[in-house]
Amino acid sequence: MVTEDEAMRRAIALAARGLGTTSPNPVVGCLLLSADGEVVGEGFHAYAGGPHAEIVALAQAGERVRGGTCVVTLEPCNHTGRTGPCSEALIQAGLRRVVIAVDDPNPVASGGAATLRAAGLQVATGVRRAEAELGNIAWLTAVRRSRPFVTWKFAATLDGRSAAADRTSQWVSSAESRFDVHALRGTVDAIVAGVGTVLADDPQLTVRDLRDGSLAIKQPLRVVVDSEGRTPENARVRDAAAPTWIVTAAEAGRGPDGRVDLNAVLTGLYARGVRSVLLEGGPTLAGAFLAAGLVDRVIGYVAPKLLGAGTSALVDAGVGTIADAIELDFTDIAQIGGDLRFTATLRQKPSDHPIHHPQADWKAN
Ligand SMILES: NC(=O)C1=CN([C@@H]2O[C@H](COP(=O)(O)OP(=O)(O)OC[C@H]3O[C@@H](n4cnc5c(N)ncnc54)[C@H](OP(=O)(O)O)[C@@H]3O)[C@@H](O)[C@H]2O)C=CC1
Ligand SMILES: Nc1c(N[C@@H]2O[C@H](COP(=O)(O)O)[C@@H](O)[C@H]2O)[nH]c(=O)[nH]c1=O
Repeated sequence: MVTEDEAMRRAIALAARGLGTTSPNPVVGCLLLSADGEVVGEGFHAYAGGPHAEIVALAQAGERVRGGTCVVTLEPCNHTGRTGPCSEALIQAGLRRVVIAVDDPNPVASGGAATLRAAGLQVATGVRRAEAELGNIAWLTAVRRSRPFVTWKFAATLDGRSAAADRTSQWVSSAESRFDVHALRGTVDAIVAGVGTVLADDPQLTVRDLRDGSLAIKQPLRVVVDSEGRTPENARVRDAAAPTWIVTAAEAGRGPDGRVDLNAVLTGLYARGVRSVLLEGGPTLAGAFLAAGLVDRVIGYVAPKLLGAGTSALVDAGVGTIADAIELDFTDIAQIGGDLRFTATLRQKPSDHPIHHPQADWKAN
């Protein structure tokens, strides 16, 4: 016997297994309980085009779920995409009750709760909502803003330097932190860097096992923001390890400063199904993203080192006076090896009204 609350906690943990492979879909986890509260099925959405969490769980449960309860992290879909509507499948399976954490903000797929209620099922929403929202934060934010969720990641010394005076920067952070970065890369759809970082470091920007250098099966799209097309022909970002998009101003258009229009980059990525972006540099591009209000979350690896000179972690973020400082809230602080890792979210300014283009919303299913 498990309570619905415990079942939701497990469903949220299951959902997280899909992080990095479900875009443009959300991550979703589901538990099915029999009429007497036994777990008879569980599932998560593993990849876009694959079965939804509810369908995986229903296949496991079979007849045992009749009269039982479905506990699911996101409102069951109500539309036919690449797969049929989950709301109908739950009705057909003879469930009595459906417990949902988060309503589906996607106008194309929402309405599942209403369909279930109309068919006579009990529907409860909001169970562990905050926790489930956090688990799906990239997708939810992306759909609400019609652009990918952007995490700026950087490594810096205690005095906020990302490279030394001679421009060496390998490595600021510890080996443990770099392992952690590869795990983080594995959860996103695209990794973005500026041409400055490509010229300075010749990074590969792939997800690797750092013990032997082997590549993960699923690689995020690599994106180089490069106004004039200065990325060398033999740059490692152009190798065959992962797909790459070198975005020039000729292709994406120019922003007010004459460089690549960053809004256009994000809109282009959203149209390609990218919901989560890791911005990995460098300080100039990060400053431009922040100045344009295009960063949602910051993850910093702070190493117990001092340089006293060298490149600042952030250059020119459009702040001239303390009253205009970009404000964040820490959401997590952890020690990784000898480093400190902080996660912080940007505080919304009153002017940050999400622009919503319903026609840009789609769900591949
Ligand atoms: N420790 C860390 O976490 C990291 C450290 N680094 C270090 O940082 C240094 C490189 O820094 P930096 O040169 O700032 O590199 P960036 O990666 O920030 O690249 C900056 C370049 O991006 C291009 N760009 C295109 N569009 C835009 C736009 N809209 N806004 C801003 N820039 C745009 C510009 O070149 P153009 O006009 O030609 O397009 C610009 O010069 C290296 O020493 C590297 O080792 C880098 C990453 C992470
Ligand atoms: N120097 C530095 C980082 N630098 C970032 O990592 C990139 C190298 O990626 P790759 O070639 O795939 O290993 C580099 O260009 C920059 O974006 N990252 C860190 O976690 N810690 C560090 O100390």
